[in-house]
Amino acid sequence: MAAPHIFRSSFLSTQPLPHNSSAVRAAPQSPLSIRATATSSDASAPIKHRRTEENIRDEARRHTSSHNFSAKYVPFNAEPTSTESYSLDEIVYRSRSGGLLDVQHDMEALKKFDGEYWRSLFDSRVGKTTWPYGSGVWSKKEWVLPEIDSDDIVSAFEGNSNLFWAERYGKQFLGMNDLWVKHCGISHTGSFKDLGMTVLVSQVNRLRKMNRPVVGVGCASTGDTSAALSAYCASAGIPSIVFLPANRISIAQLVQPIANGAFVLSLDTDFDGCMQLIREVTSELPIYLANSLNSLRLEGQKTAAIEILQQFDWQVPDWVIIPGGNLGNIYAFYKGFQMCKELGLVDKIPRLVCAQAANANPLYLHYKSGWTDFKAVKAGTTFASAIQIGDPVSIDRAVLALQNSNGICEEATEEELMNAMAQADSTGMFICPHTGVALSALIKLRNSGVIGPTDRTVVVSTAHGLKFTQSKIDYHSNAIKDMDCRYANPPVHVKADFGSVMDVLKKYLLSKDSKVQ
Ligand SMILES: Cc1ncc(COP(=O)(O)O)c(C=O)c1O
Ligand SMILES: N[C@@H](CCOP(=O)(O)O)C(=O)O
Repeated sequence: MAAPHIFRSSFLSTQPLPHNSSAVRAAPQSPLSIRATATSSDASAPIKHRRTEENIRDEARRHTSSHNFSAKYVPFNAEPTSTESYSLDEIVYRSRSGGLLDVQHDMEALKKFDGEYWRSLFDSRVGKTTWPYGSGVWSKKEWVLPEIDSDDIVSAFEGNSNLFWAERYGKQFLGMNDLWVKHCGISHTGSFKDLGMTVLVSQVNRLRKMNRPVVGVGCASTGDTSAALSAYCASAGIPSIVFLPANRISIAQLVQPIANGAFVLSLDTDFDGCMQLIREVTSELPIYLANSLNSLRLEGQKTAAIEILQQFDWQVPDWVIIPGGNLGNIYAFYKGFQMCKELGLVDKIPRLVCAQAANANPLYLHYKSGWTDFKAVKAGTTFASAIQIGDPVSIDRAVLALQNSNGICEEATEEELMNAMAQADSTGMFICPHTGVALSALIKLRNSGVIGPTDRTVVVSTAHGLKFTQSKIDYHSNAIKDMDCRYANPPVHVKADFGSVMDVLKKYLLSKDSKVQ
């Protein structure tokens, strides 16, 4: 079985080869042409990627190799003259001056390989079960955590999420023909948080193996970060601790950390209160902080942006619309797009839109004020409960992302976001209220002509609708005070006899098709 071995060593190795070497000139073959080579002696024989006695981790162990890629923490948006930096193996969340940190990659080392090289490498890893590249995050390992041993990685093969062409929704409600929804919520724990959590928990796994003082991992959460943290920690056998604002998250979200064995604290405060507490606690106890204040998370989340480009065959969309709360994700998307531009995979980046609930809109207010002094707000109740955040930790990151992408911030009222969600669902989706916020922003920007009918636009769907069924039940029961639930579709209660059922059905069919008698 020599051929599959060649396939592995040239395409699945962690070590990219210089782009002027003959080995790399062969690399851009498609996976299909590789398959043909691998099976040329017996077309019907299954391709064997690993020895019978080994699992995918064992197989990855045989292929570890050295390379020159590295990354470190630096102060976020530091002066070019700054020399402050920290190893990723240090436990540090803030710069010396108390500011945010950022993970900085050795771009010179990455630039030794051209854009075509990286595109081919990433493309060659999609749709495989090779450890760890079967993950949409780890298929970009060199750009994420280049130095981690594949053996330390904790992954559920997250990412590679559906980029859905919203044909009917776009046409019917917006007169658009190139509208897409990136379903980041169709994922292991039902939200985009998996993308960042695989990175953070993998690094924790590495730190614990190095005997660093990490007894558990903790977060404050509006429901999705806690679900992802608990699942990845459970998978690696690491204790997780989650701080939840009592009665402010959905039942489906609450049950996730409970089921995964996390230590769950339900606190009589809001998310911002929980965030403050977890920051204080993690500075006193050997609990590693898993919120996006920790810039490791964003390294995983940025891969969703790279994935969008990849799914469009490396064509750049005009707009990407993202719901924002603690504001790490908008920066993660910016960073992913920007890296692709800087490393020559694409020649521009899309315009970014951050969408907030009007009841929790500190970034929107800051944007509207022309980026004058930022003021945190007291976040009000919103059906988009996962973004009910008034004092976002990543405010500076979000401002930079919008300013550098010619971006826009929009807001959505409760009625707007719920109606947008119902309209989208009526065309076959089943989205969460946060995606409803993003769609409301799109509706406003289409109505004002900022987004054109043929602009290629991607709306990022951040969580699975099944986590937020109560909001849909309330809407479709017309049970929301002061809300015109215009697209409510309540069930019809009918007597259980043939005549009654026939009467109701005929009436229904008549309303749909005049040919029915
Ligand atoms: C479902 C969902 N959508 C959007 C967001 C906003 O992401 P970010 O906090 O990175 O702005 C969150 C979390 O905050 C979320 O859980
Ligand atoms: N929506 C988030 C809020 C916390 O965001 P994080 O990205 O900083 O962890 C959640 O689900 O908890």
